[in-house]
Amino acid sequence: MSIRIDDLTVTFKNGVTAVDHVDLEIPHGIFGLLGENGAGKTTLMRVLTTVLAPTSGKVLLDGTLYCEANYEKIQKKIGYLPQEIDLYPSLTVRECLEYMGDLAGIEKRESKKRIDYYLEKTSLADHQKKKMRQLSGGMKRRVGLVQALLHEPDFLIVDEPTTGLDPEERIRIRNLLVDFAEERTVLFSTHVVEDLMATCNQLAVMKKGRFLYTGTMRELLNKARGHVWECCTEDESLARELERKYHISSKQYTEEGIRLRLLGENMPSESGCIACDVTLEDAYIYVTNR
Ligand SMILES: Nc1ncnc2c1ncn2[C@@H]1O[C@H](COP(=O)(O)OP(=O)(O)OP(=O)(O)O)[C@@H](O)[C@H]1O
Repeated sequence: MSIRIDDLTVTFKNGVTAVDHVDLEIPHGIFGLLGENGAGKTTLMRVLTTVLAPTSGKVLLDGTLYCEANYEKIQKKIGYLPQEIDLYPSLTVRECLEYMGDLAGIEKRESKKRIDYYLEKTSLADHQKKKMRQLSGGMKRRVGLVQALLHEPDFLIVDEPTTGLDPEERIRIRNLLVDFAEERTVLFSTHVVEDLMATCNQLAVMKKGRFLYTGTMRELLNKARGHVWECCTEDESLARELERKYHISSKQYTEEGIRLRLLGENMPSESGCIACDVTLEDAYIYVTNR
């Protein structure tokens, strides 16, 4: 399953252009979508789920054009976990998922089998008799993910799937998505860079409706290589000066002094700065601020 986006634009009635003439090819596997608040990620995902019609441009899902006549066919192939999801508060987790399975037209026995499997995978089996309204935010999120996976879509779109999850659950969910993507396509939108580092090889970085970068994780890291330095100083005025002159990807107070990671085109002239290895966070800050 591959998705092609050609010259896509979404302009809302208030004049905001949330997606601005973008082209993208989303291949098989997990594809990351990274970008600041308001970059246009949700708008792009809403177009890909057919919820929102673009202003111009086109989208093809394995060669099938997004248009009214094809929406039903396309929707059957798509699973979506939106950023906000509030499923039937008075139903239990299992009732809710069984209902979602019915809506998706999954045969009852098959639906039960899948629900058991995904409840186990998302550590929700012990909570299946709880009413949806009794769940914590992280549990609701996981039920939302199960509903998106239930009909085993060829193209899964997940918006911040690990929000509100503890570290152990976050890892389990990431691994579940990696396994799911073995034979499918997953678009994984997040602000959590470690989640992308741990799951995907390819990603797009979005800002103000455009892609600043599309390609492999390795190439993105390479872009920032040679532009990241670390400096540790006890001199507060030097630290302030560095913060003014460079983009800072991290700042820590340590026993040795203030430790800063700096990003810039050239080697800082201040003494004590040493070149260091690039993290995805550094690379993200570098490409979004050039
Ligand atoms: N229905 C709408 N009508 C008007 N403007 C909108 C609408 N939806 C989104 N926008 C605007 O479009 C831009 C992109 O919003 P979008 O929600 O797609 O960003 P995002 O990358 O998903 O942000 P976040 O990471 O905060 O979820 C923002 O300026 C937003 O205010």
